[in-house]
Amino acid sequence: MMAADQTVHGVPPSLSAKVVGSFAYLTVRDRLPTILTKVIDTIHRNKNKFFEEYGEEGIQAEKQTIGLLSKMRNELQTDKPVIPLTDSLQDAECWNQYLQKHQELHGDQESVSWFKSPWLYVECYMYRRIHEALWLNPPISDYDVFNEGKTQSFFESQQAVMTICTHLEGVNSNIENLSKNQLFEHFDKLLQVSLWGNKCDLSISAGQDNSQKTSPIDSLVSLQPLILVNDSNRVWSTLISAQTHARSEKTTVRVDIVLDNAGFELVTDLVLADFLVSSGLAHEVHFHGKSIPWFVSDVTAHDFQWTIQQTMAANHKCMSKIGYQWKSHLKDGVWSYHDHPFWTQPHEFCDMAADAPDLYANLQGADLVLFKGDLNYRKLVGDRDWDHTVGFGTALQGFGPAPLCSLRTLKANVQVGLQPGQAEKLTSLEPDWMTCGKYAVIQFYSSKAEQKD
Ligand SMILES: O=P(O)(O)OC[C@@]1(O)O[C@H](CO)[C@@H](O)[C@@H]1O
Ligand SMILES: [Mn+2]
Repeated sequence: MMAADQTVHGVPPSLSAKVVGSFAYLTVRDRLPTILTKVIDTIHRNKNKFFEEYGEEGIQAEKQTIGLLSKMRNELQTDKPVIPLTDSLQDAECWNQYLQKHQELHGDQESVSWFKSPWLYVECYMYRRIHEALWLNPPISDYDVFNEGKTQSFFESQQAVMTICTHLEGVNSNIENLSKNQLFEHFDKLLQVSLWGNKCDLSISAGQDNSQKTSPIDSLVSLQPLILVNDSNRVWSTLISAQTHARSEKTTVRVDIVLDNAGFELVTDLVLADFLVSSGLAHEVHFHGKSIPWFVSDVTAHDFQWTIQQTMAANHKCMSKIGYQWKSHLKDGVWSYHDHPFWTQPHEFCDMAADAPDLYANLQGADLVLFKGDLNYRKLVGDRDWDHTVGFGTALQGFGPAPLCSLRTLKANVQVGLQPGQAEKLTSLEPDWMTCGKYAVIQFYSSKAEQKD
């Protein structure tokens, strides 16, 4: 049997905590236990709330959940085997099959364990086990342990949210008179605002405040040199040709956004989606979120609705007006929110066609799919130790339901599609360029013949 870390047909090994000192190693050793400890503290801090809501049963659930989570933290820190899930949720069987598959790859000698297995797998598994611990304790099953942090990060970014809403309102009020070039400039700006919105995730900071404090528009010029790959022209051409095609075929242009974090990042995504619709570049936007609390700050259906409600309720004219506009986009079906269990599974996206064919077929209906954030990038390229000059198309390993673009700030040590020498230069200037969250990419791929990798 092939060892899990061996290069298979030119595909490099998965990043893993088994490489002592690597970013994966430090994440599993330090950051994941810190996140787990915060989760335990949050549940404990809410003990009285559980008592008020559910009485003694709430207290028992709190105790038992904490017991399960402490046990998992111990398994992690002592590199114990990854164990099967015991809840009866819809996706449990799929997770357990995944474990079995990895165990077969490992062979009989070694168990799949926290430090020896692919980082992507064990990190996703930790969030699924948090969900299991809560789920097994009924009165608090639906409690989102990350909700407080997500809410707080939205409120801490209020100034930036108001600025971006005011900007959008200004663009929208004159949108019919804009030339194609002017439209491109606005598109390009809002794409970059959504890109940099990805700096605000709460997983990399292990839950510490990471909200947007400066003006998202004014900072764009100084941030521009930090975009290592910028394919925004190709994204624009894709939208323009989709529009031409839709006109002649009397169909619509559909853009999908695979969301990442709640808080300021989600607002920037909604602003971009609003612009796409108001400008006529797209007629429909499908948002894809997570079906369980995930990677500390990722968007769930509740976060999505809550953010729109808060925007509507804001004591700021532009912001509130835009919030109502978003609500009506949803009501009219111009916007729609979707979730699928595949987004909270550990698979590389090249597995999607086989393991979630319904989701793959659904994405094939889009003219463009925007993937937000670092985790989506890791899954796009399989979280493998690729050479930095390998093409994005190669690293996608056949994944390509539609033209796609990753909008990602770099927070994990994987990056493809760079020019020869570019990575070496960055390393000499800033050794942690791949993980410090300072750099970003707007990286496009289409399998269509006219688009090069
Ligand atoms: O996907 P996001 O929100 O941009 O980032 C999630 C993240 O912080 O979590 C992982 C580390 O724990 C990294 O992959 C990544 O940096
Ligand atoms: Mn995230």
